[in-house]
Amino acid sequence: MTKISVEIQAVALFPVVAAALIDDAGRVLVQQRPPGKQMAGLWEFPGGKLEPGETPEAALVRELDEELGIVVDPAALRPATFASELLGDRSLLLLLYLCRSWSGDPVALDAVAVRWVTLAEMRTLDMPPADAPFIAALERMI
Ligand SMILES: Nc1nc2c([nH]c(=O)n2[C@H]2C[C@H](O)[C@@H](COP(=O)(O)OP(=O)(O)OP(=O)(O)O)O2)c(=O)[nH]1
Repeated sequence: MTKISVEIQAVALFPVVAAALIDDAGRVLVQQRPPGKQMAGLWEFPGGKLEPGETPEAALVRELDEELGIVVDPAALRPATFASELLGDRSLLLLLYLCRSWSGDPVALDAVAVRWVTLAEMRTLDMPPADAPFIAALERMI
């Protein structure tokens, strides 16, 4: 009988929530990560880390307010897909939500810039590796 041994490496789970804000033309908002941060210059979906005790939806509502100055009803957040990626000794679990309604005009409060892009345009942007499968998923959902 063949014995299979599996090495289990301890990692810290690192949950992050992000939103694909979709406008009436079907474009999606992306923002550019600021200098000095990990993955500086890359385009990403707005969002961020969960704070202790927060639900994913509450964290995303807070991040969208802090980063873009918009108000989102948690009921407007639709779970879309997720990505799982090892970042050093951390296990990034990136949860993507769709959001089609909010109050206010998104502005770059934290990022270098924000842009509304078609999914074809998104394919040409430099994005974090974990985000790559999100574009195909959005093509099926938008
Ligand atoms: N917001 C967001 N983060 C992403 C995406 N793709 C991706 O790999 N990430 C990663 C980058 C970061 O490691 C993490 C998000 O954390 P964050 O933006 O709150 O944290 P940070 O380290 O940039 O900033 P800080 O809060 O420590 O100041 O998730 C994405 O599309 N949107």
